[in-house]
Amino acid sequence: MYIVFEGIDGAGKSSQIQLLKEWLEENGLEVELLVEPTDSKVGKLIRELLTYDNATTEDMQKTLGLLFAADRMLIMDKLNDENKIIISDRSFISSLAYQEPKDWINEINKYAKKPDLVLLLDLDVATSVKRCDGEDSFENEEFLNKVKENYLDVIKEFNYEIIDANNGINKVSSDIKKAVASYVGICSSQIP
Ligand SMILES: Nc1ncnc2c1ncn2[C@@H]1O[C@H](COP(=O)(O)OP(=O)(O)OP(=O)(O)O)[C@@H](O)[C@H]1O
Ligand SMILES: Cc1cn([C@H]2C[C@H](O)[C@@H](COP(=O)(O)O)O2)c(=O)[nH]c1=O
Repeated sequence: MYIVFEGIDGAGKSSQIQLLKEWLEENGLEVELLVEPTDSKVGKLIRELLTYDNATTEDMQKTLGLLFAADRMLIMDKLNDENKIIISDRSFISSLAYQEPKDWINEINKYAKKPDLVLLLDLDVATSVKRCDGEDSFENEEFLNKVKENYLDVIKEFNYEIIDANNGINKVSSDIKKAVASYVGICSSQIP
């Protein structure tokens, strides 16, 4: 099973992925975590470009779109293990939300695996900006407002759950567990 966490910067993805992993393992399931961008050379180049002032310009966004697509091809083989639950911090759905145009993003990601379940952590943009350190050029209200809008549009094409990420960590975690339980064969009645 391939479960993907999506959301604007600072939505709480990495915190919640850790909590979900622990809970799934306590329930006897094997879990592997992935992160995009990866720690490959391509991923490291992406991380550097994201700090550039021109990261949101049209030309740089096209370059990033191609690099994100190339970087994710490097982890595709890890997604075929049916004995594990693969949880990924982002996927090509991030490219659909952050880069454009949509048709082109879909085309260059046509070999990217479609997730079995997408958890969209939906956070207010103002809170996101407060949580982020502003090191990356994407971490500004105007850009993230558009990304949030794109997410709510593109997510409908997938098997998805929207989680209110404005709540405290424990409430968000419990909402995520309830959303995931039926997919992984865990009874949800004991989740507080
Ligand atoms: N529900 C929450 N309430 C308050 N603070 C939170 C919550 N969830 C996460 N945080 C805090 O917000 C910050 C960002 O969280 P986290 O790194 O988990 O988000 P992320 O979506 O992985 O971020 P990024 O996209 O920037 O990698 C961290 O300091 C974390 O402790
Ligand atoms: C996979 C992917 C990511 N991005 C952006 C989204 C974030 O601003 C950064 C990744 O850093 P984070 O620690 O996960 O916040 O990259 C993107 O624009 N397009 C993508 O495909």
